[in-house]
Amino acid sequence: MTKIGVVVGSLRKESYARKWSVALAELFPADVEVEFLEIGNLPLYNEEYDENSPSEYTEFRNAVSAQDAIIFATPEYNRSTSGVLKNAIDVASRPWGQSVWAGKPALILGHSISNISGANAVQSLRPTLAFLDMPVLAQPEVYLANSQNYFDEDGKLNNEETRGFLQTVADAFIAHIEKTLNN
Ligand SMILES: Cc1cc2nc3c(=O)[nH]c(=O)nc-3n(C[C@H](O)[C@H](O)[C@H](O)COP(=O)(O)O)c2cc1C
Repeated sequence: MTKIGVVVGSLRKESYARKWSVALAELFPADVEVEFLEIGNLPLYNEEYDENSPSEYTEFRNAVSAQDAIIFATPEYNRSTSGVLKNAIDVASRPWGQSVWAGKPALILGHSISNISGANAVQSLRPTLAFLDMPVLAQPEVYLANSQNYFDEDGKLNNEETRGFLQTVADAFIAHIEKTLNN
């Protein structure tokens, strides 16, 4: 059983980042367990909390620690990733020397409701994940443009060509996880 944790960088109930993640999660093989790691309850990171961390921090760090691999699904906010996602990354990266991200293969899914497609958000995350020692899937890159056009009223993906692309992404990520963890 391979465990993949999904961190969604939007707290919106109707978030497209979440909808894209759900559509992708459905395409993994049966021996993959996908868990959404919620970040909306995490207090803003404060280094003083390293001494005596809030229970939300501990629970989130433990939840990340239990995963074999991580998907970061990010919207684009002002040509970068969202603050809530960066906060969650910072929380689980500390205390210094105890980051729970290290070594976990990662996938960055970027999206936006414009033609920009979250590309800047994805690029903003790359140096952070490199520093945190997370091998990020290089290809295919996942830039999803005009997200508002891809879901029906029930939140289901409405485009088979795009589902085919997401299947390619799912297959490549599984191969990336196996290669990374078996080396
Ligand atoms: C603070 C803020 C900044 C944004 N900046 C960008 C941006 O730089 N580029 C872009 O394409 N969309 C931008 N948007 C629009 C988002 O793509 C859109 O709100 C999207 O639906 C957010 O993702 P979500 O559906 O997962 O919540 C921004 C939205 C917000 C709220």
